[in-house]
Amino acid sequence: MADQHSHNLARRGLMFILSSPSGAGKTTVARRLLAEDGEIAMSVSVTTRPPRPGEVDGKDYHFVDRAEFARMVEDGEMLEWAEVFGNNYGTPKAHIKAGLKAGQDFLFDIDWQGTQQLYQRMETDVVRVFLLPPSIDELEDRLRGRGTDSEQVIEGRMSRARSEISHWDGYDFVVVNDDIDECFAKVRTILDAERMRRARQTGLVDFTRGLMRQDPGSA
Ligand SMILES: Nc1ncnc2c1ncn2[C@@H]1O[C@H](COP(=O)(O)OP(=O)(O)OP(=O)(O)O)[C@@H](O)[C@H]1O
Ligand SMILES: Nc1nc2c(ncn2[C@@H]2O[C@H](COP(=O)(O)O)[C@@H](O)[C@H]2O)c(=O)[nH]1
Repeated sequence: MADQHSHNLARRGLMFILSSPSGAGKTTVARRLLAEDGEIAMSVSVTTRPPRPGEVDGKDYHFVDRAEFARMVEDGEMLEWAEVFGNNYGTPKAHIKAGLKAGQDFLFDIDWQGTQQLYQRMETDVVRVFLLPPSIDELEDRLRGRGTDSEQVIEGRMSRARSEISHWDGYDFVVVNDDIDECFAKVRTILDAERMRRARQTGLVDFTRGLMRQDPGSA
């Protein structure tokens, strides 16, 4: 039997937000989602943070200086923005708005402040998912195991983790990332279900009208 997806009903895109305390695994889950799901694209943020080794301008972030970031905010080019770890991060507006209208889904790796702003502005398009580590010790082990940060940076991320965790109630879904495969399967389930929300299905009026006009055996 054909499922709903195979009918390709027209729908508006959604904004799928993944947040977590640093090190809980949102980048890991996001990369896998992008690799395995052909319908979602990453929202590439603008930041004043300098690129890390291996990061590519326009792919990982749009890297800009503080003056350009301030200009973009001033000119209303950001959907949301926030200061995180002393740097500014923001979501450029034009690309996202046009994409949503055309049915494109976007994945956001943003913090709780940006999530709040997007929800206030675009509530019905937004799906908010928060990942938690199974324990604080495991979070620290993951940050050390990742091998990308100095001891000082790891301490900063750990001291910020508790305040980030306190924002769990600003999300629609909370998933504990213990086993990565289980966590990923849960995130996929959320995305699949959200795509079927009636409010997003712009093609339903025509589709159901068509069904009601059909006689049995006429197809
Ligand atoms: N379920 C898991 N079990 C064990 N290790 C994991 C799991 N999920 C992610 N990791 C590892 O933990 C480390 C941190 O993950 P990741 O970089 O995805 O976190 P993050 O939340 O994106 O952090 P940041 O906010 O600092 O970018 C990585 O080395 C990753 O491979
Ligand atoms: N509010 C926003 N937060 C963002 C955005 N892009 C990234 N982030 C968050 O910043 C921190 C640090 O990121 P890193 O790449 O420097 O490690 C992390 O929590 C991201 O989720 C954004 O556009 N808006």
